[in-house]
Parts: sequence; C-alpha cells; structure tokens
Amino acid sequence: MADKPTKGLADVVAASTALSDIDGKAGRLFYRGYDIHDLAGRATFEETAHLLQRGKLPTREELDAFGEELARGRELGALAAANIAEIAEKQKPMEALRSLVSLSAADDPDRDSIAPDANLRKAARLTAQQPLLVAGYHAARTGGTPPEPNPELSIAGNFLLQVTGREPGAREVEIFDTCLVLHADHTMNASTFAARVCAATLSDMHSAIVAAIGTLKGPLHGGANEQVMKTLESLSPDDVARSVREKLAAHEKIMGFGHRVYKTEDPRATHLRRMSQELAEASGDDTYYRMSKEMEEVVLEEKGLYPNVDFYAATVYHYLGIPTDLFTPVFSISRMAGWTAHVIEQHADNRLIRPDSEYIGERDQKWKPIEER
Ligand SMILES: CC(=O)SCCNC(=O)CCNC(=O)[C@H](O)C(C)(C)COP(=O)(O)OP(=O)(O)OC[C@H]1O[C@@H](n2cnc3c(N)ncnc32)[C@H](O)[C@@H]1OP(=O)(O)O
Ligand SMILES: O=C([O-])CC(=O)C(=O)O
Repeated sequence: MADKPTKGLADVVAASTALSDIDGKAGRLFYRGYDIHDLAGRATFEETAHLLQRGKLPTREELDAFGEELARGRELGALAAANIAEIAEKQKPMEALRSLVSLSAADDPDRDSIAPDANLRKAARLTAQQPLLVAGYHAARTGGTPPEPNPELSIAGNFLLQVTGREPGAREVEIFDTCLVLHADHTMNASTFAARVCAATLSDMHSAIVAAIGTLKGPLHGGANEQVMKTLESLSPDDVARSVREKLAAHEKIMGFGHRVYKTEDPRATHLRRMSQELAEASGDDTYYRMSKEMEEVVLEEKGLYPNVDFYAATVYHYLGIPTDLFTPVFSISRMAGWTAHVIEQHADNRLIRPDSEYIGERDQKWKPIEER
C-alpha cells in the first residue's frame, strides 16, 4: 500500500534543476547561482533568457547573435495568424494564448524534434513569439493589428509599444524589463512542474508550454496578479483596512499574499514595491500604491503573510498602461524563458514523472447489471 500523500506535494523534492534555487526562510532567489538582487535592474530579459536556456550569461557577441535569433523568431506562424481574430473574439486572454501557442507549433520548423539543438531554437522562437501573441491578441480584439516592432527596442520595449500604442519612455522600458527578469523562473512552481511532467513523457516543447499556460492561468498561481488589481479597484481608498480585515474574518483569501516556499519577504516583491512606488509618484496619482501598502500592513498584522510576486506586479503593470486582463499573459511572456529552459533540462536527463497515489475509494464492490442498479 502507498504511503500517505503530502497534500499539494508540499516540501516534496520532485526534480533536480540547475536553473533556479530558493531559500524560503531567508527570502533569497538565484538563477543559475546569480542572486536575483544582482540581476534585477542590471541583466536584461534577453540576457536572463540566455542564462536560463543556454547555461551562461552571454558575452556581447553571444548576446548580439541571440538578439538576432530572437528578432528572426518574432513572427506569428501562419495558422496562428489566420485564427487570431476569431480567437480574440471568442476566448479570454489566457485561453487565447493556450490556443495560439498550440497553433504556433504547426508552423515551427522544428516541431517534430526534441533534440537538444531543436529545443534551443524552439525556446528562442517561443520567447520571441509570446509578446507578439499577447499584443496581437489585444490588437485583434480591438479590431486592428499592433504597431510594427521597432528593431531598436528590446522585447520589453516592443511589448509596451505594441500594447499601449505609444513609444515607451526609457525608464518605463527599464522597469518592465526588470519585471520580466524577476518573473523568469522559480524552481518547481505549478506551471513549470506541469511543463516538466508533459516533457517527461518525451512530448514536445509546445505541448509542455500549453500545459504550463493552462496551469499559470489559475488564480492561485499566475492569475493572482489580475485578481490583485480587481481587489484594489473594488475597495474604497478610505476603507482599505476595514474591508481587508472583514474579508480575512470571512476566511477569504487575499490575492497576492502568501507563498508555498517563502516564509518571509519574497525578494522579487522588494523590487516590485519600489518600482510601483516610483511609477505611482511619476503618474501623479499614487492611490493604488498607497492602498497596496495599507493592504500589506493589514495582511501581515492579521495573518503574518507577506506579498508575493503577483501583488506589486499588479500596480506596476497598471501604471505602465497595460490592461488588467493582460497581467497574467505578461507573466507568461516572462516565464516562457524558464519553462522552455526546464523542458530542455528535462529532456536532457529524462525519466517519466509518474508518482503514486493513495486509494481512498470503495473496495470489494459487487457487479450489478444495469437493470438492478
Ligand atoms: C506566482 C505565484 O504563483 S505566487 C502565488 C499567487 N497566488 C496568490 O496570491 C493566491 C493567494 N495565496 C494563496 O492562495 C496561498 O498562499 C498559496 C496558494 C500561494 C500558497 O498555498 P499553500 O502553501 O497551499 O497554503 P494554504 O492555501 O494551505 O494556506 C495556509 C493557510 O494560510 C491561509 N492563507 C494563505 N494565503 C492566504 C491569503 N492570500 N489570504 C488569506 N489567507 C491565506 C490559508 O487560508 C490557510 O489558513 P488555514 O490554515 O487557517 O486554513
Ligand atoms: O513558486 C511558486 O510556487 C509560485 C511563484 O512564486 C512563481 O511561480 O513565481
């Protein structure tokens, strides 16, 4: 008979990875040994994707070559392009991305291979395509096409350009780029685990990413950032503390708080809080930032819970002019770097992921023909 399961697999070590590492007690996060505090605001998202997918921070030459590869990958596959308008009409953003990534596989020249070189090329193409899919979806639902990407701009800059329709300021690009870096990887989080389970059957990278997108979508994971903004919008600025206490007393979860691994401040939240404050002050209306600070104080006091990565990301994206229902799609743009790196890692040293279960159903049931049931 199997042992008792650990609910939610808490504290179960499900894989070995050289990609990221967390010290939940100290509130530290590392990508391939680099402290997130050293990367945030210094490494670009492109450098971070190279670090995760290709194993090292790139030299200038390697970064230029990687940038060219990303630029070549920045196009929608024919099947995705042909269907994006109808998908935008019928599906919500994360559902649409799940469909569009699946359709993109049809036009990927490496779709039938999981060989290491094919996986590297697909990882770069998926990373380049994801912002285009989100911006293309957003434009399609408003009846247009996004502005042409500017070859001088980074992934972060082009995404802001394509979604807001205006040339972003240099500091806005820096801040958004830092957001992408902060969200790029996070050990065995639910969506990454889903991707690895899929990849471990020797299925292909696009299938694993579709599994990851479906998993990120839920409000207990990536979907929380959209819910944070909706909570802020639903509260009266003068009544935050009372409303939050009331929700907690009613055993409601406050989105953007709590974490399976961090038992102290999430190091990513430190950067996001700072950037939220900066953008709030620059906008001339810091209401949502002040409300967030008040929520943070109340939830810590009442429940001992800290904000997670989704909490201040919400106001940062809001101040950057990103529509609220694109917050979780933005998370997917960033996490694509990590998901694809995990698929590469899983395929490189694979064993089927197939845990056991504890049977809790009926036993010794006697068969009855349908007329007698
Ligand atoms: C990118 C990311 O995925 S970050 C996480 C994003 N998700 C959210 O922000 C959703 C809100 N947070 C949560 O639901 C949880 O804290 C999770 C899912 C992140 C972690 O879940 P778990 O480790 O399974 O903790 P679990 O949900 O069992 O919570 C433990 C206790 O803390 C409480 N709790 C946890 N988070 C919250 C919260 N945000 N608000 C209120 N209470 C909470 C639970 O109600 C539970 O209380 P109980 O023991 O009295 O029943
Ligand atoms: O690690 C987790 O469980 C969730 C998380 O913070 C992330 O995916 O970034």
